[in-house]
Amino acid sequence: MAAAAGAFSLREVLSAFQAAVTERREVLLGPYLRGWRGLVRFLNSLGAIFSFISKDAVAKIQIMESYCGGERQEEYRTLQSMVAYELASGLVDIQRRSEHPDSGCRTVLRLHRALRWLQLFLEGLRTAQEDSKTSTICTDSYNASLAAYHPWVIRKAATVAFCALPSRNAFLEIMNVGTPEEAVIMLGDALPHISSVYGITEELYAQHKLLNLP
Ligand SMILES: CCCCCCCC/C=C\CCCCCCCC(=O)N[C@@H](COP(=O)(O)O)[C@H](O)/C=C/CCCCCCCCCCCCC
Repeated sequence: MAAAAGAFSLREVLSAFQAAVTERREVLLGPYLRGWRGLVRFLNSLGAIFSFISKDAVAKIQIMESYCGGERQEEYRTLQSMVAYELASGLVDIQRRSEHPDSGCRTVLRLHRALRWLQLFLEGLRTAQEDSKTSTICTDSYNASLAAYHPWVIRKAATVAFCALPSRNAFLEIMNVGTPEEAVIMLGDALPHISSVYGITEELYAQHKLLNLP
């Protein structure tokens, strides 16, 4: 059953990331962005202190949704077709942000880096002791991933916001899956799908030397 409008459902996020990978190991952008929309709904439920993060994520999702629903939507059906199209058409700023500041390739790269944080965070949450602090798991995951791409001021604001995260068990409960034990099982189901999307994207971007787009 679908979750109430606006409510977070980990199951829906899980099924979106699952549906994003085809048998040919392509990443479908529609389900990929649906997964992100679901995550942002969850982030919004955590309070206004996270709104600077969710605003940035939404801005990036909206850029991608406009491509996916625009004139060239066929080219934006999969990550692979998007990369091929934008590169062949000279739509990607490679050295510095200038003529194509919001290409699909650079926009997805930002979400892709955040997906690495999510992977580490969910794995940390899943395997941590019951009395672990969510803020510590989140900070460690952030420092091991996204932080490398953020200036000092963003790193500072992010780590201050993480301190507002509820305890591990309270966090698992607001995931809307059932008991904390059930949420841990669902995280174990979700992670391979998120990792698969991450791995395919990383490979594709490495192959085309797109991992450092400005
Ligand atoms: C399964 C349920 C449990 C987990 C739920 C997690 C929900 C997380 C939802 C969204 C994650 C946020 C994604 C943030 C994307 C950030 C992209 C980015 O790096 N943007 C920066 C660079 O962009 P450009 O300037 O180059 O265009 C931008 O400067 C960033 C600005 C905002 C700060 C980003 C801080 C990111 C912290 C990520 C951790 C989120 C913590 C959530 C706590 C549960």
